[in-house]
Amino acid sequence: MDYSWQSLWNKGVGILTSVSTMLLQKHHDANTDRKQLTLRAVSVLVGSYILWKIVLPRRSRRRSDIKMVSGGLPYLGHLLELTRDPIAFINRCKEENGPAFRIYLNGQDVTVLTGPLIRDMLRKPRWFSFEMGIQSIVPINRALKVSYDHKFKGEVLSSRDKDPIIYPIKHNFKPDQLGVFSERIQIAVNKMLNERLNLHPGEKRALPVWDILAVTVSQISCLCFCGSRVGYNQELVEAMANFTRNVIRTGLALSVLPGWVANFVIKRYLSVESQLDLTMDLLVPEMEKMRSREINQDDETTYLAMVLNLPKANGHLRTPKEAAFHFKNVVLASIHTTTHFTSFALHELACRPALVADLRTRIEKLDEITPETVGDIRLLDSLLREVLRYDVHVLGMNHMVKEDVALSTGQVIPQGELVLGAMLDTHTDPEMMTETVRLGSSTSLNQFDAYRFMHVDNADGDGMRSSTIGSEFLTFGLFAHACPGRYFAVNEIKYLLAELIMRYEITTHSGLRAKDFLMRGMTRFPPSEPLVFEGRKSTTNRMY
Ligand code: HEM
Repeated sequence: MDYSWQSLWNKGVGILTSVSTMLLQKHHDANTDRKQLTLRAVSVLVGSYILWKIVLPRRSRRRSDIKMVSGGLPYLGHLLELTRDPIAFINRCKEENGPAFRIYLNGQDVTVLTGPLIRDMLRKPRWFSFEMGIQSIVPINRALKVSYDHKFKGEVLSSRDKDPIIYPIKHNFKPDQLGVFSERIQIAVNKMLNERLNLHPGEKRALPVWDILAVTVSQISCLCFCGSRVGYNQELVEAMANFTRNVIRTGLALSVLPGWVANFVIKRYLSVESQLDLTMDLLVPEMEKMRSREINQDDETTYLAMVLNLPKANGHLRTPKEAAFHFKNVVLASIHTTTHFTSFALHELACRPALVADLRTRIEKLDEITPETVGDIRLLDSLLREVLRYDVHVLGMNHMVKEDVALSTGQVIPQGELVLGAMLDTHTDPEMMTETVRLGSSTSLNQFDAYRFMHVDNADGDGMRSSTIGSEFLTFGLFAHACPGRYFAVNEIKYLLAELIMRYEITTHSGLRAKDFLMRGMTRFPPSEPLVFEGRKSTTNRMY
């Protein structure tokens, strides 16, 4: 899942821009006074409605034991203080109100939990729903419904059903099962880099890294989840690279526009119908052939085969159409998140030439570069764990309280409250990160140290790998809701980084770490500043 859907401000501006562009175009096209007048009236109404939705303060009327933090401005609330220095602000809140407090952001009250209380929340899925938290910020399910219900509704799962998204990933993507994807990951990465970033030695190109990474991660996902018969389809790869962003845009429109306008705007301009059509057109025939045994499912391990063969609670198998429709959820869970952290990793590397040189020396010692061999490079794993620790959202893990819930502090949070976890604070607080501090890095937790997890001694080394979840490492979630795809994620990210390190010199224009984009003081995005790629002499360019 992605946690980047939180800015009311950006929400408003983005949607206002799309809608006003559309209405202006219509104004321009309207050829009678009457049409012009009607359109002006519609523009005023829609504009007023959006402003009302964005600006009208929505103070919670629910009674909560958790105290509101002092200070803040009208409407903006604590936003400026949070944005200015998130760590100092969270510390002030903790000093004033203890480990749980409420803040006011852009017209909305939210409860923030810190330290062990985040663990409390994640341990209690009966009371805290991640799904409802996300949907309350961006109604993704509604966005999918408005886009596609008229064509296909998808199945309604019963509480006794094994989850067709989580179950197959959880049971088939464990560390010792990932070998079946190794060749496809290599092919995908090399294909995309050869085709899209083929630089001669010394040739330079500056580019924002998101697009090339998203399409490469998407190529990996399409090949591994759907198989080689459809996974090379470039229309599918491009569509899935951008799918999460498009669904978020649609969801944001739904959350700020009045129902009828949203439906109209989405159907005409923001629908993800064509992307869903594409997946169904490609995947359903493939799965029909799997079902009729025209294709031997044993030839290649795919998510498609896993979901097709997973029986429902009533013992029946899903139809190919039902099964194919779940693929979009795996895409939503995997491609954006993986791209997000790979981008951060590249930005951390781009301003640290000595670290890159050290990694390159270790990679050059390998007989061949594969996900398995680079997976064993301790420094690469330490770097990735540090990226996932340090480049984390300031506030994230949005959960909605399903029914009144008591924290271990005795405070009760009322039903319907949106709760956020202070992720960055936890990952940088020496009192929370005792095991990590014990590793002995001389670099404080507030700074980035790619070598931090190199100091783990072998006996409990596995306890601090980039895929090992725990109270000191929350990025992949915890307990029942821990990310089932995390082993696959770190596997593909490390291989992709190794290839990039060997093929290119990657630097920033200034030599310094580019600045992240912090949305609403809470959500961190990798910098949009382009990185400079320069082709290297001894590359591992292999043609496929
Ligand atoms: C760096 C990359 C990734 C990060 C940081 C990440 C993080 C997370 C987190 C925090 C959750 C838990 C959400 C909750 O509380 O329920 C989650 C769920 C999930 N992740 Fe990941 N994930 C990543 C990559 C992947 C990949 C590559 C896959 C697939 C192979 C994947 C599959 C899933 C699935 C299926 C779920 C459950 C989603 C649902 O409830 O519908 N993730 N992920």
